[in-house]
Amino acid sequence: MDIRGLGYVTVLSRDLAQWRHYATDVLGMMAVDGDANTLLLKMDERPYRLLIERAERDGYGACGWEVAGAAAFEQALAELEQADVPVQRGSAAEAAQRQVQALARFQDPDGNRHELFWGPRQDFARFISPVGINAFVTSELGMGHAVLPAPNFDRCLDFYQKVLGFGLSDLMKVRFTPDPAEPEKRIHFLHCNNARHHSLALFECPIPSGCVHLMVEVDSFDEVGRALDRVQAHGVKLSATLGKHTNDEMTSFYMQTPGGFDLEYGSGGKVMDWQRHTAFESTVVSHWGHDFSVGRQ
Ligand SMILES: Cc1ccc(O)c(O)c1CC[C@@H]1C(=O)CC[C@]2(C)C(=O)CC[C@@H]12
Ligand SMILES: [Fe+2]
Repeated sequence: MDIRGLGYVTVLSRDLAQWRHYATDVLGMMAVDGDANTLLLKMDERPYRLLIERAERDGYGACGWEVAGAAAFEQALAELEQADVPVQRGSAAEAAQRQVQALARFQDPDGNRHELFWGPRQDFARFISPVGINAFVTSELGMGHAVLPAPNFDRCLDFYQKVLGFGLSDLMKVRFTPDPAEPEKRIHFLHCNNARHHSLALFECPIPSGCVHLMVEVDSFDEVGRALDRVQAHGVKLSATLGKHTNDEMTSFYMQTPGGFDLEYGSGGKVMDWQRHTAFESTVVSHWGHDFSVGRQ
């Protein structure tokens, strides 16, 4: 399967107004009204990259994975069916709501929801950030990354690599207590067919909100610092301090969202050449910073 990037992410919400405030005043995204039950958050030349849907609960909705065109879309659906993965084709109305030519829905072995689509509508309306951000880093790299829970780790890993065609970028094993009897939890970082270090990561742990975190990238380090100022000004809870990751070299911080999952806000992520890459295991999360204990206080 030839997935080109993470096109969009959908989020479930009981309170669209709360998301509108958070996304515009803290993240610096543009709010665009969809229908009465949808809030579109614009980050670039597309009408939206985050789609907030009114629901009975707050949490992760789905990742929207982009393929190149109609033939790649049909090929992908055939490969999912061949792997005995139930796939539902979206209706014309659903495609219109997502502003794509066609979409389909499926789940991974742990029930994480995904959508596959081709042909996003691009309005080419300028991205004008309400807080003066120049640009989010998207386009050929996709909208960012998602880290999803995968308690059924081996089955999930197999599914993403063998069925969806993701490649392993690198991996980590983390232990939250010094107790050596406690089993290590794996995090595998996966890439699709673009130069972003990872568009998806799997974490061997159940997560109630359905998502560990989403990551968005801005085009300068100063924008990360300015976002940290807004986090403080609006009383948003930090989940990890500023730090620089070892694997993708992203300088970022983590905060809580109204979705009950975290959002990583970063800049300077490594642009990968997969031809020259070999997967490794990192034994440290970061070169410096990223104190996750602030989130547990
Ligand atoms: C290690 C790492 C590299 C690149 C990233 O974009 C990234 O998010 C991470 C951190 C992954 C991971 C997490 O998301 C949940 C909380 C985790 C398990 C920790 O407590 C340490 C590593 C964290
Ligand atoms: Fe991340």
